[in-house]
Amino acid sequence: MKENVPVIYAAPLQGFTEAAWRNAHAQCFGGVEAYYTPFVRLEKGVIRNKDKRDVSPDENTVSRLIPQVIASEPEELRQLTDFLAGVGYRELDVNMGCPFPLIVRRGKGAGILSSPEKVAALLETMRTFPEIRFSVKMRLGGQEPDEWRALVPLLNGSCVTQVTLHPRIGKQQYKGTVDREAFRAFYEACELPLVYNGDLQTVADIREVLEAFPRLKGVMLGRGLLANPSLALAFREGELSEGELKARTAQMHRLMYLYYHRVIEGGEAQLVAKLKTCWEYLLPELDKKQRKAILKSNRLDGYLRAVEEALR
Ligand SMILES: Cc1cc2nc3c(=O)[nH]c(=O)nc-3n(C[C@H](O)[C@H](O)[C@H](O)COP(=O)(O)O)c2cc1C
Repeated sequence: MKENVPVIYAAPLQGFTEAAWRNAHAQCFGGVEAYYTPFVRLEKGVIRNKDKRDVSPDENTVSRLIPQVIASEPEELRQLTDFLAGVGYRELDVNMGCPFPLIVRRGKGAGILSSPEKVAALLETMRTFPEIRFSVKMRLGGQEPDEWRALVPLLNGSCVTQVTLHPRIGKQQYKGTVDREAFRAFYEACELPLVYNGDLQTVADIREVLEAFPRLKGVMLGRGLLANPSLALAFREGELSEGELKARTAQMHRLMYLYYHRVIEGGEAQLVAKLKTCWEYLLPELDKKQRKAILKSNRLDGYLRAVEEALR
């Protein structure tokens, strides 16, 4: 990709942007430079098999996949990096923004932002893996909107190659508005390539933020891309017609169905429940009756018929 063309990234969302979604999205829509995995973490000292499968090169077909990890201590980061480097990754993202209380209480995600010394220790650990390009995805703070001020000098002096900032604080979770003024202050202080993330729903939103912050490396799309899978492509090549959007969404859904059909072991009910989760965000403009028919079907044949009807 050419220099100074803004880059679009697909954000990590636990439970949504798993391999099934990423592979199908890249195949049916694309327009995205790289996909981030939802964070991989240690649970009782080990990585869950489910997370191992989600990052396994055998399960992923997108051309650039950046696994994300979450850690509060150097040893955790080392263990996660060793594993991911071992399966072949050379780019990793470190989560410093997750607002879930369970994570924050353990000093991880947004919970690390109030402890510059812990962030510094993770940044030092990254230096011990010179073969890996690390990026950081963060919020302004955990509890206070100015926690970032103590962290920017550390980031500027670190080996981190890119920062993505979601300008909310952890305490807000996803409520309230993004703080564009604070984003500007961060943008001015940060000397690393910077990516904006938060509440971009339309091509006009993307253009507006890129115009307001011309030195941005790019933007990262989360819920906006789940709602309209053509958003990144539309930014690059123009909007799809409604018919084309539905046809490609139907194809994408089919690929996700085939993926989950292969990997889900809990039978039909679990398969339907998993597929239904995508409708939490997907195509919010869809006819209400059609969405209801999708969400109320508990059997696979009924569910697939309702989806086919809605995307016809
Ligand atoms: C259900 C859900 C799961 C998420 N999981 C992750 C995650 O694993 N790692 C991460 O860095 N951010 C995660 N996020 C945050 C998103 O990546 C993104 O920063 C946030 O949704 C704001 O961007 P958006 O407005 O474009 O969605 C999650 C968000 C949601 C709603």
